[in-house]
Amino acid sequence: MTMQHDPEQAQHLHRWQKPYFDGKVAEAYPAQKADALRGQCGQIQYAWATDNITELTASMLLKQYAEKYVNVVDNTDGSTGLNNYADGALSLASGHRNESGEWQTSLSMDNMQNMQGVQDLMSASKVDAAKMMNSSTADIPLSEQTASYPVNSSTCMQAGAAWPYPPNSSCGGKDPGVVGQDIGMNAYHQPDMYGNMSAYQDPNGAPYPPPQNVQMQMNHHHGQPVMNHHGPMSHPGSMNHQGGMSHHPLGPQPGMQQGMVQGMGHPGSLQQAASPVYANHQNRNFRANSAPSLSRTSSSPNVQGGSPMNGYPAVSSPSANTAVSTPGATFPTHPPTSCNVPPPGPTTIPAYSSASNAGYSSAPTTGFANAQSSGYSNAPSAHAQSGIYPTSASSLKRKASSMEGGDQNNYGSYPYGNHGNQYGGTSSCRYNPREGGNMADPNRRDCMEESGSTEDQASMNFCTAREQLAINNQKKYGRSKMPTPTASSYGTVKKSLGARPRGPSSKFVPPVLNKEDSSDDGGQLVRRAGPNKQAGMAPNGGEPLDERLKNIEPKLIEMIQNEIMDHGPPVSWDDIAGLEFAKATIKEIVIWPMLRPDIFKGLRGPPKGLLLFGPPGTGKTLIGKCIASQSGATFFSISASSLTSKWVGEGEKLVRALFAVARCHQPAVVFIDEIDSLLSSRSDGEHDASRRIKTEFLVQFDGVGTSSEDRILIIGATNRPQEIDEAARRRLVKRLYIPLPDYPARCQIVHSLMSTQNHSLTEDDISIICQRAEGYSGADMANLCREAALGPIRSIQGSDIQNITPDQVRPILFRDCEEAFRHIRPSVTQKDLDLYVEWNKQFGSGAT
Ligand SMILES: Nc1ncnc2c1ncn2[C@@H]1O[C@H](COP(=O)(O)OP(=O)(O)OP(=O)(O)O)[C@@H](O)[C@H]1O
Repeated sequence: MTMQHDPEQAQHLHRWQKPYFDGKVAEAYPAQKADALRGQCGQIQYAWATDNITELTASMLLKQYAEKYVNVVDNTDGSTGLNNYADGALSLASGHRNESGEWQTSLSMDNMQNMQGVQDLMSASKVDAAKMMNSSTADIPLSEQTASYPVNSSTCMQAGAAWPYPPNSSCGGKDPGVVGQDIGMNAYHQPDMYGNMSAYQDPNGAPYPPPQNVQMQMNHHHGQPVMNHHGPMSHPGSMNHQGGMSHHPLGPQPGMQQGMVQGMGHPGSLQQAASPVYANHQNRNFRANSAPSLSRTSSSPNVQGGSPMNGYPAVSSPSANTAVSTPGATFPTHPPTSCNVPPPGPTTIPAYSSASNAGYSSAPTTGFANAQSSGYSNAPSAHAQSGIYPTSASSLKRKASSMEGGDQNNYGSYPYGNHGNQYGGTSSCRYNPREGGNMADPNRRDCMEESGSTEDQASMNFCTAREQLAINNQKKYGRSKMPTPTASSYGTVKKSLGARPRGPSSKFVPPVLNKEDSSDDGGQLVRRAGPNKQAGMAPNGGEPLDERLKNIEPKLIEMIQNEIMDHGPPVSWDDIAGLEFAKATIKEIVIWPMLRPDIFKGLRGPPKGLLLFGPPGTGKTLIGKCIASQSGATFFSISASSLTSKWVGEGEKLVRALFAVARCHQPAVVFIDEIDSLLSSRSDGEHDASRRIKTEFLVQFDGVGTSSEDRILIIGATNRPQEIDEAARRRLVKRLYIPLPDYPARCQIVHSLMSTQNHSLTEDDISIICQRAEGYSGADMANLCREAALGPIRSIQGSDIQNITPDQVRPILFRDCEEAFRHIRPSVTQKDLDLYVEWNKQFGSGAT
């Protein structure tokens, strides 16, 4: 069979595939996006190499996807790009990125196409393609192929039957009609995300209408052991294709620069390589060797505990009698199959059984969970339900081996994962923020110094620019110059994020604080060694490490410590004038439960959220502070509007960090001023960043109280309650109207403020003033008194001001107050007040 090229067909495929792919990518995490886009680039190259698309089309598509890829990798926005997560980027690109914005990825259109390795790939592909297509076995019609599917579980594995299996086979094929299309197609290493792979089926496994007659071919490089495989066959609907490849789009290229090569592989997915698909194609379509000498061990450095970065296994045995035997070892994860019988003979082809299951399980469990099943259609779940693959001894063994070898590295450093040591933990220079921000451990030698001469060593010793900088700084300044942030707590209780002098050698110290540890350090919290009973503290005085802060960037924790944690003076209930109803309610539903969680549990448990709404300057913040002081809680105060402005791009991370730190400081009160700007109803014009922050907030909010130990109260304050959307309003269970101070409250405020001043106001004067101040807020009253207090100063001649003593300043007189009324006007209109009253009637907790 000869190669057929139909440009129209290619265009058609592309038109169909693109929206699907783009749709999938749009929903993905940055790391997934990067993977997907990179995979897409590889596929385009393959399609080009196999003449399925023209050079022009390939060039156009490559440019498009490479640009998108670069946009993800170079993007410093943590939610849309990888640059904020150097480790994440590195795990993808392993070496061709650092944290410097200047350093561009090597995967650009120009250099990619010019790379020797890529060019080799192209030419080799063509040669091999021709060979394959000339093979006498290459023309097996679909019907024959289908007939050749193994029909029992023992043969499935031997034959390496491609997933999905034929309908009605015991290998799990579910969707009639899928088979012909999907032979080898789904072998690509990322499910779902790679719309290009799953493009031939919808997430439910139903086949999409295939374009006709696209010729697919095996693409193999027996002459190029390093170029194991490339070109996942991604063309939709290739009903007649002769075998798909499950291989990495580009594969490692001797001529490629390191980053390129490594970046192409998913470090975590490498061990699942050599696939039934592979064997399947060998045996059925190409009649190649039936037992390819591909050993899992040799083909997967990960399994051996080698560097996952080097996940491109060399062909362990080129003895395969056709090029097809080149293992597809870089391709990870096929869905598990029920065909779990180990292959005969010496062959240790990793099945997609538990091995791939292990691969998946160590892959991102959150981010990719859905992708697995949708990407691979119904098959994984079918297999999972069958319960066959996980229980077989051989599969367990494979699973164990894959787990111990390097699976832990899989995806480990992606932001959405919460995995242990990335990169196999072998590099002594890697900075992993999640390991406590220990970015410059003196025990770790300078990355540059460590770098060996070989490429492998260089790879292992790679460190980020930030890390190197920290090391250099340490050398330059020594420990003493490193910042030692400290903080006092709100009120008199020492509350701190546990900062202590931090040098390159010290790990970040989480904030969970034992009172015994915090005494007598003059506000400088220095954690002492010794037994520590609090959660998150390592026993025996070792470095405390609170799990809850593991994934939080240290710099964010510092920000929270310095700018959000409120360390002001304590506030008592008497400091708040009036507002008797609000105060009584708060005492009952918040203070008592916080003081006595043992009594206030279950139905009596405190609400998670409290909304204080009302005109500006009526004491909402004051109440928040008072709650914190009176319940002995740590007070975190942040303005929601600053989340979207001041913390641009960091908003949702900050929200996450805030809640994490609050959890470490329980009981805690998180006061969010202007909460309406965070939780306003969705609108078309809503900025993406705001939406993400809002989502993160709601997620975090819902997480509060999931543990019975949680004693975190979220207080939202707003002047515009009507703008809060329904979902948020529902969560803020108690909604208290904080109105303008009434006459007695205004009198109390004036008394309170004037009590510290020299004045001659009588009770009658104050009464007159407060009657006249009808409609003034608490803040207005405070401003009025301030203005009146300036009266005596203004009466002093300018030249005398430098010479007189304080007791020579005359007392504040009634006329000063009268004068003040001319300057200070009420800040709230009656119209505004009507709105609050209306909203209170509708949604307020204290409405009568
Ligand atoms: N009920 C009150 N009792 C005593 N002082 C008050 C009261 N209400 C307001 N004040 C005074 O007004 C100042 C501002 O109050 P606060 O910041 O609590 O208002 P707010 O309702 O949070 O305002 P905003 O909605 O603008 O954030 C306080 O520092 C205090 O001096």
